[in-house]
Amino acid sequence: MSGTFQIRGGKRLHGEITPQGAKNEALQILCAVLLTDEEVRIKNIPDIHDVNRLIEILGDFGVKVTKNGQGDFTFKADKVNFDYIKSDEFKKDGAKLRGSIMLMGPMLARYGEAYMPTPGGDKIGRRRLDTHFQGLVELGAEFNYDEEEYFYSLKAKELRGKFILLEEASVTGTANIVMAAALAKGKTRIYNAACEPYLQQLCKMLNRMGANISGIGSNLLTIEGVEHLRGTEHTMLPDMVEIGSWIGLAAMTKSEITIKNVNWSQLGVIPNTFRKLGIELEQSNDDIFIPAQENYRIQKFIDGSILTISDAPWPGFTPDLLSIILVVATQAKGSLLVHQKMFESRLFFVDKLIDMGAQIILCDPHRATVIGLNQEAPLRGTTMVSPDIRAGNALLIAALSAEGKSIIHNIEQIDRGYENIDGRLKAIGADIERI
Ligand SMILES: CC(=O)N[C@H]1[C@@H](OP(=O)(O)OP(=O)(O)OC[C@H]2O[C@@H](n3ccc(=O)[nH]c3=O)[C@H](O)[C@@H]2O)O[C@H](CO)[C@@H](O)[C@@H]1O
Ligand SMILES: C=C(OP(=O)(O)O)C(=O)O
Repeated sequence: MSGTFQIRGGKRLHGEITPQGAKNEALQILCAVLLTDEEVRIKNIPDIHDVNRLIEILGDFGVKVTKNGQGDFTFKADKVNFDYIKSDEFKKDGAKLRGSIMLMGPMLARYGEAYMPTPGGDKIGRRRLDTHFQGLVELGAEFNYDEEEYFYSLKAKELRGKFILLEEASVTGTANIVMAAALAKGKTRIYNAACEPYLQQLCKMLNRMGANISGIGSNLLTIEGVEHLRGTEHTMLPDMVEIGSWIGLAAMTKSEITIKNVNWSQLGVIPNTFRKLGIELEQSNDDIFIPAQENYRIQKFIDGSILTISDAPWPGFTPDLLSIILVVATQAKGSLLVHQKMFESRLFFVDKLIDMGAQIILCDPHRATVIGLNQEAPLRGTTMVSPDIRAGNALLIAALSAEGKSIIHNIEQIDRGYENIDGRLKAIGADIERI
């Protein structure tokens, strides 16, 4: 299903918005249900395309899936069907999202074999999988890649723990290796591990299932393998990318918005990064309150030079929020250099913002300079196509702040990651229709 949003911008919004459960946590946690034959109950699962596709894949693989209520499912992987995993159907299904790659570690650990088509996800530059396979091969797996079918396979009679130094702190790569190591023989140490909150959540869940993982939250994870994992219950954190997006939305539309139950302690540098753009935000219990602001001024570095905001592995700033930072800077007072270090093709959406009247120079595929308009010349509504999930939401925020009507096509890209986004925006006063 694709579709189109029609937005009439320039309206101030007001009210409370509650972030959905985290998409990228859900993708890890759902893959982990394969590690046990017992029931795993998961709550606060966002109702979004990528996550629903992964749940369907689990069902087709033979996992018993029971819906207990909104966002609340029980999974039981006591019998699975490898015919599906080797089928053409799975080659299509698995290729539709990025998160499916994390089925490989659990499949390998539990059944000694794993298969996967080249996964999908955002087309935001090269997205290599070397780190995943490096780790799984070091644990003892035999790796094969069928270049004609774009199909990966791994086989292992047994996995044996060892010291693994990752060549990069890959988020989904670390998740894959941790899940495999949890059922390997002996001790695995993963150095240069990714350590973002969603991975911490995964490790904590695995420990509740009987795994023995220490170093959680650091870049050195130690995993003492166990023979068997049990069932458990798990609740997803709120989605930090959504939280950042709503901060940006409030600033761009000069709106007073409260973001509910954000789990502030897990937001890392996100709140302060938005503050560097001059956006006021306050912690109120576990909510974020953003007052209506007529203007916001971008800070400079101490030496007076232009502020740079760049991405980095956690606890650095997540690359998934840089497009929001960029769009918000277009209406700030001052200038900003956005440096997207991780991905090569995530900044090209700036041409749409330039069409809308934003002052941006795309320096190269990784860097864009934004000269803020200080809310003196509003962006103009236009027709655009959502290129990827986060740029799509950034364009949506631009359209909500812009004068006049905007049309955004290909909103499937937005629905991939944001639950009922039009309904929730309408509830705080946005003029948005799905047409
Ligand atoms: C389903 C899911 O969870 N997707 C997220 C996950 O993707 P994913 O796990 O695919 O991303 P990785 O962490 O593997 O890497 C992201 C990119 O950064 C590069 N890289 C990574 C680590 C490093 O130290 N140096 C470096 O240059 C990689 O080569 C790659 O181009 O993490 C990304 C980075 O936070 C997020 O953008 C994605 O939304
Ligand atoms: C890039 C993202 O998603 P995926 O890794 O699923 O493509 C994202 O969530 O911003």
